[in-house]
Amino acid sequence: MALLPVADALERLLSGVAPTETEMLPLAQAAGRVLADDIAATRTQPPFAASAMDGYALRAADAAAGAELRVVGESRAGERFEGSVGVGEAVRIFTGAPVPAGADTVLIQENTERRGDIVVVQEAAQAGRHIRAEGLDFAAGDILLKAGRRLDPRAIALAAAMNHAALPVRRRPVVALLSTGDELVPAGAEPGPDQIVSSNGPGLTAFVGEAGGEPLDLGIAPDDMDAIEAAIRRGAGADILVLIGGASVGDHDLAQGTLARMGMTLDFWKIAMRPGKPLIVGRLGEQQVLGLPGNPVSAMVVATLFLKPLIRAMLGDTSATPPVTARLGTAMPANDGRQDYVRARTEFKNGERVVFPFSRQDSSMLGLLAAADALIVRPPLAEAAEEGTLVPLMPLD
Ligand SMILES: Nc1nc2c(c(=O)[nH]1)N[C@H]1C(S)=C(S)[C@@H](COP(=O)(O)OP(=O)(O)OC[C@H]3O[C@@H](n4cnc5c(N)ncnc54)[C@H](O)[C@@H]3O)O[C@H]1N2
Ligand code: MOO
Repeated sequence: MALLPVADALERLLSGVAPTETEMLPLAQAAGRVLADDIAATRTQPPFAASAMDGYALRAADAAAGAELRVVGESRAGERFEGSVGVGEAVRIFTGAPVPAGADTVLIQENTERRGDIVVVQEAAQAGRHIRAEGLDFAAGDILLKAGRRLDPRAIALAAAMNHAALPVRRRPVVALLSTGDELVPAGAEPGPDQIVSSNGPGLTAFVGEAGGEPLDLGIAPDDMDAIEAAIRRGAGADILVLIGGASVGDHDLAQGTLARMGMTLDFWKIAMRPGKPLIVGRLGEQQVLGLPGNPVSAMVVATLFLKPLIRAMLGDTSATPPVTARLGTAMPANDGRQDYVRARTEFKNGERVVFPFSRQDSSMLGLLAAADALIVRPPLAEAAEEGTLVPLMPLD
């Protein structure tokens, strides 16, 4: 069976993915979530012409160097001066306070000298200085946050300024995660002589959370179809089911057999990539199913390439991921027909990003994956590349 190119596989996976429902969340809980609707300002900011400095509000025409003006009142943030500034007058003003009627500039206090009720101008004022016009930041009705935006701290601050205490966001897709294999025990347990610790479960649980999903840990099932099926049923309500391990062709690789028995429609299996070739993609009723290869590096690379975009699509997340490139720090050999994701470490040299592929690339080696900060993407049949060649990167951090 021909292996499916990565781009085709991704397109097939994402075509027809529907976003999750909308929920309203208070700002503190909305942080990090994806906005479901456009958000318009409910007010104008600043709502009045405001001083940008501490000093005196006055008429520029009165304020030549040496002029003496009478201080007739005070305007501070939270309480304005109700009168107006007449000829030869000034109002003491503080940052953020409404600029009183009649004044057309703010003279900073460093350029004045105060003598009782009189302020002496030491440096001439210029009309319009240090005044923030009403609506400088935004006006009521302006749409400043668009649906699909990930709510970073800047967006949360803006939403608050626009006087939204709660925001409509997409529900986080629930991702059920099941590790399979007789050899696996949970971290902290005592493995038998032929056993290892399950790293994929905890790793992918963390991955799902970081990608914006809600992980549902189904634990570890042994290599037994009935046990795997029972565990899968415990995750029936999840939007996405991720099976880890047993995706390949061995006698004890039971993921696909179990899923088929349960009625999964297989969309595709086996991708032209390394690591991660045996990825299974299908649907079980309403649930999107991903069967990840068990090798820990393969599982994480497949999650980065397929699970993350799937979660993002369900969230309606439109934030861009700009392409990243770097110069090879060492030469690389020609590639075969699979798209290669090569674990590597980047450095900055003379302001330029340089990437060093690791010499060992075994898909079982988590130590090297954790030491990597990027994957070099080597397209199928890429020619040998010399040191200094510009190559595409997928940053891992
Ligand atoms: N004859 C062939 N054999 C294999 C092929 C192939 O095309 N023909 N593909 C290889 C590739 S590529 C991969 S990747 C693996 C994928 O195998 P499975 O998805 O069936 O995974 P397992 O056999 O269950 O496990 C592989 C490996 O990973 C360890 N593992 C599994 N789950 C976990 C976990 N939760 N935490 C940590 N480690 C885990 C498992 O013990 C194995 O060592 O197949 C190749 N074989
Ligand atoms: O694709 Mo497997 O993931 O090469 O080890």
